[in-house]
Amino acid sequence: MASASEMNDLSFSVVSIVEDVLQQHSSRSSDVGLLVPRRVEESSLRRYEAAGWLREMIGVSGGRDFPAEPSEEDFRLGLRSGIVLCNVLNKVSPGSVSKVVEAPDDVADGAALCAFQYFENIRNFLVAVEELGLPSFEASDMEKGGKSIRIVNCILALKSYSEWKLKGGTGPFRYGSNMKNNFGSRKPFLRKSSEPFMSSMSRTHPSTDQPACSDVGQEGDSRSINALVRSFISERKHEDIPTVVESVLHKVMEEIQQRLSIQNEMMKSSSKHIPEDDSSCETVVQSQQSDIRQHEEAEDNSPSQVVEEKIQRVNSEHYEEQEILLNQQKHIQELKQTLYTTKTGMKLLQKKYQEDFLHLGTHLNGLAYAATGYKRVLEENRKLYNLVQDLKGNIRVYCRVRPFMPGQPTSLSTVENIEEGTITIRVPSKYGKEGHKPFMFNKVFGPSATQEEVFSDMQPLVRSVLDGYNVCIFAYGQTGSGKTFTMSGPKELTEESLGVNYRALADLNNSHNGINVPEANLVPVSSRADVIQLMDVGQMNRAVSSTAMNDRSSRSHSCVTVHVQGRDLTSGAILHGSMHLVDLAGSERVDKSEVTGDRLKEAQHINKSLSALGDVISSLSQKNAHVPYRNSKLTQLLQDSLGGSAKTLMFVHVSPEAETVGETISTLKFAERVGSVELGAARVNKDNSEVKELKEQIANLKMALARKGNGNGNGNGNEAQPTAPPQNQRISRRRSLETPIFRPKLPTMGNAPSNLKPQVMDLSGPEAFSDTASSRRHSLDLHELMKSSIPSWPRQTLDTNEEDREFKSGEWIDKHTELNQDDNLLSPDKFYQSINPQQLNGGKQDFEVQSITDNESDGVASDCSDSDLMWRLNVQVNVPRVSNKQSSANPKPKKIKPKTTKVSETRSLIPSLIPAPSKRPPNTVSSQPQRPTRDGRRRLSLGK
Ligand SMILES: Nc1ncnc2c1ncn2[C@@H]1O[C@H](COP(=O)(O)OP(=O)(O)OP(=O)(O)O)[C@@H](O)[C@H]1O
Repeated sequence: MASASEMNDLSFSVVSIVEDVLQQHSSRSSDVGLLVPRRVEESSLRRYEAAGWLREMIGVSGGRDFPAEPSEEDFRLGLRSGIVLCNVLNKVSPGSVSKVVEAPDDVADGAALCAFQYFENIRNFLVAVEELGLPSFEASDMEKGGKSIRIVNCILALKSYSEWKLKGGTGPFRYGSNMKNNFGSRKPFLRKSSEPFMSSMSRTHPSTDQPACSDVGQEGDSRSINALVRSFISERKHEDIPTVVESVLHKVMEEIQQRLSIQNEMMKSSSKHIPEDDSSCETVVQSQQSDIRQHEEAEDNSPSQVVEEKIQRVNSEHYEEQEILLNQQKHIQELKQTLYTTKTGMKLLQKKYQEDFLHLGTHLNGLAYAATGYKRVLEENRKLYNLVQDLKGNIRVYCRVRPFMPGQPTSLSTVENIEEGTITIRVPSKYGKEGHKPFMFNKVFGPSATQEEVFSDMQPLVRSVLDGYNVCIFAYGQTGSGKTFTMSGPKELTEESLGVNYRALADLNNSHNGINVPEANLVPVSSRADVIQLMDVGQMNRAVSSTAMNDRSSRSHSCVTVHVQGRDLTSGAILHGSMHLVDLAGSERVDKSEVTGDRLKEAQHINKSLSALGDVISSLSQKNAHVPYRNSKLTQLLQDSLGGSAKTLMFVHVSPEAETVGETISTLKFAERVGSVELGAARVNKDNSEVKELKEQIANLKMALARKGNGNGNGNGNEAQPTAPPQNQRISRRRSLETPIFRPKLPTMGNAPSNLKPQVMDLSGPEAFSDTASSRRHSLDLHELMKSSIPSWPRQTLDTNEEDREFKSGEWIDKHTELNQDDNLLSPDKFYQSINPQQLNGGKQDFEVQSITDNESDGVASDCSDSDLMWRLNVQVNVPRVSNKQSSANPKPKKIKPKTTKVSETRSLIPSLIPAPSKRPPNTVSSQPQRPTRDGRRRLSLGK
């Protein structure tokens, strides 16, 4: 701090000197300008003011030496002794100058002494003024001219101070408006408190009244310098003064240098020792400031060291950074390595995956190919299987599952799964081992299968009738399982819901396979509508009634038989096929169906005929020598289809309800058994022209023989004319052409009444039945019929009055509809003319329709032919006895005493359909006692 003050002092001195020089310079230059007079005037005025105030203060005592308006020279000389100034100062501030040297004016040669006195007074004055903080001047200003301005300023400042004091001395004393020009940029002068002399000063002038204070200003320095100068001057001569001054100055400089170095050392040491016990904030702040300064100085003093340190620090930082960088680079390298490894691994994995994918793709392709192949093979297998079955003549078995009925509680279906030809049934524990039982058939239709889908699968079979095959399609299943639905359709028929019967017929009158049957309207009875009408009549006559299991239960078997005969006009070959469309009555448990009375009897008959069917199937499947076809009308009717060369399809039906699962399983088992029956390969019923000619020759010869016999008998000349046999004889002949006996009546099937027994017996021989197909073929041949002069069939009327003849046939009582009558017969020519003159004119078509509905015989045949092929249709509808008809068509109850026989069949009959042959001798049914039936035969004629 001291050195700073000293530096300030030094800088102040230098500044003063510079100011002086500038003052001189400015005063010289101002002479030239316009401002000079005004400035001179101003300074004079100020001088006068100062002089006036001084005179005021000192009184007239010293007035002679100090005029009121002195010149500059007078002013300087008047104050040169310093006495006026000291006295005035003591007046303003008493005691400021403790001792005023009063020197007598008359001292002769006391120039040096006077100078000393003046110097002493002036010095004391200046010291005191400075102590008061007022602007001062240099003592030398009193020696030179032109330096009075600063003296004037000093006196005027003292004057202001005096006035401030007189006013009470309150507030800071501020002086200086007039000083501005003189002191330039110096700060407003604040009065300082009294300062002690410096220690060096006290060496020469000990003073007890100086308070100790560490705050040493530039005044102290000035004093010490002044003291030194004074001591030198006092010892030297006047003329030596310049030299002395120079030496003094030199010494001063030395002193200054010395003190500066001391101060530096002091600062250094003080900065090192911060007082520990001083905990005041000020000290801490000061020491910190000092540190900062020291640091700054140190930086100033030793930049290289700092730079070095900095460099070192930077270097170390740089080194650390480099180390970090290296570490990071190392890490990066490691990461790169890891990345590379990972990438390589990934590539390898990718490659492996790709290979795997390729492998998988190849495998999948292979699998897909295999799957396609497998599917193809399966398909082929199925075809082959069907083909083998065809070749072996197996009965085809289709299975159909009825959907739940509307309003029926949709409990869990017994049918678990349907896949291709397999149906899996859930078997509850009470039917043996609980689990699933799969059954395999040629085809299985689920509940959602439509009538069209069902028919489309059997269409080829139907069409094969046109190729001369015998076809039989029969629906089998427990009551309410959907047999009638499949064969005929539901109660309300629509285009979509038409059953197999309608569709099969439609397919045969409207074939797309190139074989065209002429329009049905060519022959009224052969039209589809007529046939359907015929079927409707049959349907009407069919016994239908409500049971607990089916509100529209069929109480009879229904059979629509279509005979088709055609002739290839180029080869002359005759093709004839037939198709049975059979809707069996449902097998049922009478306890479940809750039937009584007539219904019960019906049920028993139905079950018997079904039982007979089971016997036949069982014998066939076991390849027994004897097959009990004759045990029922049903089996007699189906004999061709079940044992001959027919293509047979059985539609087995199952209900989905859980409570019928017992019957369902039995039904399916039975159906499986049926599926295993080998009928032998189906054969086309084809006669070549040679055979036909031979047959015709035989017929002619036979007729010639007959004529001969007749001629021998009566000789009426009519022998040569063959007479048309009665209708029933004709039908019988067709039934068994090889048998020369014309039967007046066709046998009833199954258990015939005793009065018809001989007729039944005639046809009961196995030969007769085994040849039924062939005999029918011959009998249906149009040309044969024509050549044998059998007149063509007249139009028939439905004769419902002929109910006089009743047939008792056990469980099967047939409704008979005949179109052929013995009377009103037309010749073929007439018949052709009546139906289609246009065709006859064209000669291109040869068509004849013969229709008979007769459950015992083949009925009316119908022929048709075009340029290439001649066809004949023979439609036969077998309906049951009318006894049941009344239950539907005529609800009038029959007065029949219900037989109170105990119902013996309380269990399902279906399992019994597969009896062990050893346990059940053939023909057991026929040996049962016959019961007369109430209903007779009814003749129906179609068309008009
Ligand atoms: N596939 C089917 N889709 C819709 N309804 C059906 C189907 N099969 C049968 N049904 C309906 O189920 C009921 C019984 O069918 P249906 O009369 O054909 O049985 P059924 O086997 O002929 O019986 P029953 O032996 O007693 O004569 C009928 O109302 C019929 O419409």
